Amino acid sequence: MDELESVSGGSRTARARLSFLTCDELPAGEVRRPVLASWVRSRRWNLAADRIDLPYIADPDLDLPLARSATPVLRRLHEHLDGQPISVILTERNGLVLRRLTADAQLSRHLDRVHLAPGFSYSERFAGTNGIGTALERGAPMHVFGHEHYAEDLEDLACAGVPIKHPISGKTVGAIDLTCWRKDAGSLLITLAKTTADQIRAALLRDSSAREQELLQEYLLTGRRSSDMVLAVNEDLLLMNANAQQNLDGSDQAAVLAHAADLLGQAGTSALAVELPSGRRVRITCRPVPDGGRGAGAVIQVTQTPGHSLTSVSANRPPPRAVLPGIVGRSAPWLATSREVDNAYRAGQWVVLSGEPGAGKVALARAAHQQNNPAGSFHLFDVALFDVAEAPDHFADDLEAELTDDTVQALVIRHAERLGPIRLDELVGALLSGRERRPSNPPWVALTLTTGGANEADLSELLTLFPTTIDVPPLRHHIDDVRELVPFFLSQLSHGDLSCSPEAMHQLLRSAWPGNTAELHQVMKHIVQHRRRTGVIVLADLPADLQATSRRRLSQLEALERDAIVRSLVDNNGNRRDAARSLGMSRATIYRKIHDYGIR
Ligand SMILES: Nc1ncnc2c1ncn2[C@@H]1O[C@H](COP(=O)(O)OP(=O)(O)OP(=O)(O)O)[C@@H](O)[C@H]1O
Repeated sequence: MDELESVSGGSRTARARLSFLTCDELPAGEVRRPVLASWVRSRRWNLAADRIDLPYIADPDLDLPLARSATPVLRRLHEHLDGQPISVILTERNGLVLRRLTADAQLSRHLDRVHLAPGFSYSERFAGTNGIGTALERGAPMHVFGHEHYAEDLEDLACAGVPIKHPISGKTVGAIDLTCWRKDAGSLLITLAKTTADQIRAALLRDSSAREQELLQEYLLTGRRSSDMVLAVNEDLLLMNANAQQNLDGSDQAAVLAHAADLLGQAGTSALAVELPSGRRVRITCRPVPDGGRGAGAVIQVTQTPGHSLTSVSANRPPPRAVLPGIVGRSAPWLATSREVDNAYRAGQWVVLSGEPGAGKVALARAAHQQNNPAGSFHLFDVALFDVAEAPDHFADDLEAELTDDTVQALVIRHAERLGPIRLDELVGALLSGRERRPSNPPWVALTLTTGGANEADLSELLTLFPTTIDVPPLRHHIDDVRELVPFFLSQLSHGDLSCSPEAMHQLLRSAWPGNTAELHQVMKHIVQHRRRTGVIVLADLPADLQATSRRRLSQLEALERDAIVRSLVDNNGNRRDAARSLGMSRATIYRKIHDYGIR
């Protein structure tokens, strides 16, 4: 596509958008790939394409370190723009607009009309393809011009968004966006947005270093005075001396941090005797480090106490912690899967993540990357973007470009089961040549396969390149995690005070969730969009089909058994006697279980 078309988001893009929305066609070659991928995501989230319809999320918190450090940078830029119709916008990492500076009254009124204003979220999940949300979703700078926007209401605008990463933790803390009229847009917009993001990062570093210095001083002093295990933490940092690194494994570290968080709720230095998950008995002393306003963090000292009584402390043992950031669920099967994915990432081992639709395959891969290489770049290559594409076809070129790009540290190839034989050959070729061309710095590659969605093509050659396959369990096999997923999704979606009543939760725990966690997410989203953003979700708020679920709730074990029976029946062409035999069950038992589980 030529530069002019890309910059204007013009008539060819408008036609491509229309055919995407009306005929379900993926106009590869007509539209830039990141835009097309974002359109597909926007459609998957059931967003309206004909209008922008955003909820007011919350009053922006301008006391956040990001807002405080960025404000002088934004003001300077605003002054330099000298009345030009360009709006300078700062958002939180979830797309919530914190500040908007616009000198031009007409542009300002238009932005109010499309809710691009403080308190509204321009996350892709609410607003569809746009400079802010799509940049945050991809973790990379993104300009979106004119008809490239998913929502028609945004077609007169052009925006260039850049995620802002914290200079110390490497985590994305927000985004900067420049928005102007589409007719005024040029490729310099993104350059200016990138420079502004760099200036905000420098300001964050300047402002945070004073706090970090305080914390570091206190940590070093404590380490010098004692031979204990010493840790220092704040929201961006975790420091640990060699003693702590050698003696506290992952779950002990998590337990120490959880106890320290509790202790920090008390004024001044406080201490607690506990038994850690490894069985080690210790005394944890937690000392807040002051630094003017918000505090610089806390220094934690962990002392071994062999003689300490166990009785008072066992009750304090914290529940197991999630293994990966942003991944919710502490049931044994889910933790085990999270650990496997994390280990494969650490070992640089290419993996296949296999499971039912929406089970969380990509989410696990993304979280493992986030945990081990937060500053590195993570790419998602969705095969679904190509399999119905007419022409021209960039599949092999695009894939090879991803695999040979030195800056890509992790690549997930999604929905590999949809590939036909020719595409499979191309994929194997691209993987082999990518590995050859980056021998010292190969990317971590994960392939997701949706069970039940396999085509006729033979995957065996492809699978020889992936030594490990990890089965991601369906949600009904770790159904207890619904208790945590529901509040997690509600806080993500509503940003308000929305909770779930015990009756509604009970009902959610009884569903079989054939669409897995993705389906649960959709249900929560539907509820949030159709009711007030505060209060309690009751039974009547649930979609009708969920209210009607009348079967009793199955335990994890029962869910596994039911699935094994279904699989065996399918393998034996519905013959109950053969199915019972291959499961080692009597015929009477299988008849009874088919009836009890309601298998048809
Ligand atoms: N344990 C979890 N904690 C938090 N969010 C989760 C978890 N599991 C899944 N999700 C969320 O659920 C949705 C679906 O997950 P994801 O896209 O990873 O599924 P998938 O198995 O890759 O789906 P598919 O194969 O159909 O493409 C995403 O929004 C993801 O962030």
